[in-house]
Amino acid sequence: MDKLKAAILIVSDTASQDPASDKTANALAPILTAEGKWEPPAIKIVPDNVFQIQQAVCEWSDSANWYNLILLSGGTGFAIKDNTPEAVSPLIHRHAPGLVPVAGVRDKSLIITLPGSPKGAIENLEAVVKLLPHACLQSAGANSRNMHAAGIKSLEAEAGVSVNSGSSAPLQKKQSHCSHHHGPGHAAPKAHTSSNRQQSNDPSAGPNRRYRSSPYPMLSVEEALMQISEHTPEPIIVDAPVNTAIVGSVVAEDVYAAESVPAYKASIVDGYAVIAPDSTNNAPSTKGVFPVASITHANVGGSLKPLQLGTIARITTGAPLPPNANAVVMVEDTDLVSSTPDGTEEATIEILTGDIEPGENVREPGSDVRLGEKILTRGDIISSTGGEIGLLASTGIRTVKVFRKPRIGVLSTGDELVEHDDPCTLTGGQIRDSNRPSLLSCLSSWGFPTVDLGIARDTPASELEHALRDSLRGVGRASSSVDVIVTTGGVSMGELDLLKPTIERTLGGTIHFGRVSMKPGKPTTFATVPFKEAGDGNTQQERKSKLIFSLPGNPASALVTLNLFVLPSLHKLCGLGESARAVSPKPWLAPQLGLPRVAVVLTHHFPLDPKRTEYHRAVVTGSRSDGRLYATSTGVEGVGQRSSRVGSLASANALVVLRPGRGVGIKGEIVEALMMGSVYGSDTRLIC
Ligand SMILES: Nc1nc2c(c(=O)[nH]1)N[C@H]1C(S)=C(S)[C@@H](COP(=O)(O)OP(=O)(O)OC[C@H]3O[C@@H](n4cnc5c(N)ncnc54)[C@H](O)[C@@H]3O)O[C@H]1N2
Ligand code: MOO
Ligand SMILES: [Mg+2]
Repeated sequence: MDKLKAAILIVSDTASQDPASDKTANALAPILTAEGKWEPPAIKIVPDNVFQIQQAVCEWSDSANWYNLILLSGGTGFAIKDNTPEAVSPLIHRHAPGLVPVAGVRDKSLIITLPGSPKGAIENLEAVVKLLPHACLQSAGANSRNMHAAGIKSLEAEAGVSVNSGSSAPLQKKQSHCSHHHGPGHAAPKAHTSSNRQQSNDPSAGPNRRYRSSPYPMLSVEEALMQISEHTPEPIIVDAPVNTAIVGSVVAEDVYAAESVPAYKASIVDGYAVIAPDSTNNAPSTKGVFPVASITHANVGGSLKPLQLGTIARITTGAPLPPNANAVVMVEDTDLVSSTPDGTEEATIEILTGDIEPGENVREPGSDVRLGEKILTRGDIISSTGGEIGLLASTGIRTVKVFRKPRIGVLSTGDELVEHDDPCTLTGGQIRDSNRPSLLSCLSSWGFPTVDLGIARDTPASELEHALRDSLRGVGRASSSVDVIVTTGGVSMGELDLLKPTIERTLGGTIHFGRVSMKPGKPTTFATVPFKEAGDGNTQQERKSKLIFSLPGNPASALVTLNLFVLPSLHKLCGLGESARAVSPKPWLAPQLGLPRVAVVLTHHFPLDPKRTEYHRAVVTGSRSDGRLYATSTGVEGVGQRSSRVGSLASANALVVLRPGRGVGIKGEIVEALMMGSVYGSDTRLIC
């Protein structure tokens, strides 16, 4: 039989700084290897930090080379810094309470926490070591039901404790007794800490553990935007090479020209370099016949012969003037008088004008851009028109500091979803996953790098947890980690609406809001999860948290809330809020962030919602005669604006903001609209 694989995680601030001070790992390893059934264990030391403990456990349990047994030692006492149970508990899919501070199974790995002292750790391990191979094999090969029956049960029997009755139900059920967990520094917002929510935030735990009203306070759209602004991290600065990849980036530091443009005295036209008379040179009038002393093309290489008084030099546009020359006469103002004897070149030329001024048709060195001149300012956008890239390229700037664009992962959730391009015939309650393609295309059109995270099924619920964790860590479909995760579905009141509990309970995240008074998009959820990301060499800073936007599953709701809430956050992450912050008393409403706001005239009555602000999908056209913008709904009748109807966004270029009220928004009324796309005239020609 192959030997089993074990890993030991020492949790200790001291040992993480001075590994030689740890005595526990070396005491535990021989207890296992003496049994003859274990490979020499892997050993790792981390400080007493929830995130780092979780990261190590996940790496050991989630990877292809997973370990049968993960022993943790340290951090299990009652000191404030003892974090191990809090870190491990939410990771465990099946608990064995009472055995040791925390024990249980994550995927196929058995996890056991031990005291930090060598004596305590040894005693605890020796008490169960004989049972571990059997328990681990059960955990590895078995489903959770027989694993429970055979593996953990034997450990429990040995320890004289009992485990709550279990089944092979999804994660949430398995965790039903778990304490409500928040990550470090992520205290739950006040409104969310009701004892009701702490006890019963578990929709799949059975009828009496389901909410019958949402515990999340209903925020206004502005309050939600404020939360997003507050919890979106500061943008990160990177050195980026000057090429097309930086189009759309925001400049993070003022940029100064590294070279003058032009670097030399250059001709603006094709013609003849001359010495135009001025007070210093006693030159004759430029009118008359002159010998052609030399020919200068754009790239001359080497040094030029100085021009003598009474001679001229043929020159092309952009070429350097020979020394002494101070002006250029256009070829159109000259006549050929004679050629060289072999007929290949000009010998003498008549200049027809005597009005040439010194400096005429000449670009002085640095007259376009001076060496050291500021060419771009922090906050400028590298636009797609090419002007900024051109400036950088022409002045010898090879890399520029920009704010890194965030990478966004898009995940659909739901058992009912079928890939949109799957040729199968839909059965039962199946539907096509339209949210992922529509959100991904919208995000790409804004210029952000995206990652398609696929579909996470509702059952087993650990699928959702894994999909979220993998994308945060940059494994699986996300080959490098994402900054923002956008999910759709599973945020409302159903028993399979698992996003909120998964974020809070298993990822240790904080939900900043879970309901917004708007239509569509009421259950929109915004959360941060703790995450430690080291700088990548190119980046000095590190991120301490990542963002999750869990948007409602209804397709129109998902797209509207992507535009309304996700875009301002992405704008802030890519540095667009930097200039806004200094001037705006309400940075979350700064015009640089999110969709542009305009005033539009309603072309017909729009029904109003009595309670929620509606983001009504509309086509806004511009009138060339009165210069105003006019809004026409994409459908007011019947199911027109229903949140399931993604077609309400087809051809829409605006969200008309309708404040709650009775009756209708009246034809001719002026209201605010958020522009999602270009405006055309009624003659269908583009206006802007
Ligand atoms: N009792 C209550 N029920 C509901 C409430 C409520 O306040 N109390 N809110 C309703 C509102 S408003 C919305 S919006 C939806 C939000 O639902 P969820 O976010 O939980 O999403 P699901 O339940 O997973 O799905 C809803 C709907 O959307 C379809 N869907 C989901 N994902 C996709 C996708 N990727 N592509 C296309 N369509 C998708 C799904 O099949 C459902 O039809 O909750 C109301 N309920
Ligand atoms: O608030 Mo929901 O998004 O209307 O259908
Ligand atoms: Mg739902």
